[in-house]
Amino acid sequence: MAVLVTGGAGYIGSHMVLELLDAGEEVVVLDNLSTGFRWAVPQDAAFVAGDVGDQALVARVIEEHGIDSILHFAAKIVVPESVTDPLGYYFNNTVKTRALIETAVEKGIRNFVFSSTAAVYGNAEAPLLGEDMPLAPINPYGRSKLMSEWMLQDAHTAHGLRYAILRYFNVAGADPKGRSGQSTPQATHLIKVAAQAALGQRPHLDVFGTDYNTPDGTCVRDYIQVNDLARAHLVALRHLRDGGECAIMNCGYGHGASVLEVVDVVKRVSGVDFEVRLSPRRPGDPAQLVAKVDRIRRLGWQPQHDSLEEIVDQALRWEKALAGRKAA
Ligand SMILES: NC(=O)c1ccc[n+]([C@@H]2O[C@H](COP(=O)([O-])OP(=O)(O)OC[C@H]3O[C@@H](n4cnc5c(N)ncnc54)[C@H](O)[C@@H]3O)[C@@H](O)[C@H]2O)c1
Ligand SMILES: O=c1ccn([C@@H]2O[C@H](COP(=O)(O)OP(=O)(O)O[C@H]3O[C@H](CO)[C@H](O)[C@H](O)[C@H]3O)[C@@H](O)[C@H]2O)c(=O)[nH]1
Repeated sequence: MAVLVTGGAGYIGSHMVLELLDAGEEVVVLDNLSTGFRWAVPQDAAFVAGDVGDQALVARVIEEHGIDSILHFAAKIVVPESVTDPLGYYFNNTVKTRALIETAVEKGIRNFVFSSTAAVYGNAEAPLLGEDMPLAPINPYGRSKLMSEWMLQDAHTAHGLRYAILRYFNVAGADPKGRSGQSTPQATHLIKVAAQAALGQRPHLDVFGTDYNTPDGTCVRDYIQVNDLARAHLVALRHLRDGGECAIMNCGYGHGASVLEVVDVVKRVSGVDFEVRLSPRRPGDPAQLVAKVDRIRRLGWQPQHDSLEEIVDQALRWEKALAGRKAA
């Protein structure tokens, strides 16, 4: 039995591949390299360059490799880009996911684990977000993912395809062994941007909004370390393989940090007092997103890297490694 990881050349997918290989699984990566990197896929995984919407290709890969489960990471992920190019997002994230689900059903795939996002909750105001809260995404990215969630649930009802939907909160950090990290050149994620500022790769860091209804006025997020997130998928996959029920599960730590707290940790861990500018709000940012995480914990998942200091240290190390790679 082999596992197909779509988007396995990307940030989270490449960490998933490492976790699967470490667990002794046979892994096949399918990625069109639109934002991923061929070098991010470990040698021990088979690599197929191609698109998840290419049904003939996916069917062939499933047959040739004896795939029993699909972990579907491939997507476009930039929220502001989804606002200016909604149809591109619905095509890549929703239409192609529909094609992938159809192929999975036709080929008798047993388990399907899907990368969803806290963006499906929109501007929910509760201190902790539970999976059963009303869903009201406020941008095309979130909607493209929510539609995929619905398709999976309907495909389960109609065709028996078994799914686990994981809603990630803010993913950060890098493999502690230095094998992978967040490599996207123009990434907008706070911890990556702050690490780049600390290393002198950016002139300063903007704090987007200081007048939110939060303890220090800046936005609060639940940062989850990327290997911990990958292990949550492993736990979900084993649950499905063992005959467990289909599930929708948040992935976070259940506590948040504000933008200013993150900046403080990056300054402390790097030892660099980089310039910080207090700037206006960035459109579309909810004040606070913190996960309720009892569901994934009930399956036996336990975080191993629940420390902002550790996550920041990993991000800094990875930025240095990337800079070395570029200079070489
Ligand atoms: N990074 C986060 O904080 C975050 C938060 C919530 C959810 N997610 C979800 O996690 C998943 C992975 O995100 P990431 O941060 O690793 O992004 P990423 O851009 O690094 O990885 C996405 C990968 O998918 C590939 N891809 C995209 N469209 C494809 C297609 N049609 N066919 C084949 N390959 C395709 C890209 O080349 C890339 O390697 C996405 O589904 C994203 O929506 C990410
Ligand atoms: O240079 C920066 C970058 C970010 N921020 C702030 O830091 C917080 C976190 O921002 P990120 O861009 O790191 O992450 P988001 O919370 O916007 O979004 C992330 O989580 C979402 C779900 O919560 C989606 O899944 C999305 O894909 C993923 O990038 C926000 O308040 C943002 O305004 C800054 O102040 N300065």
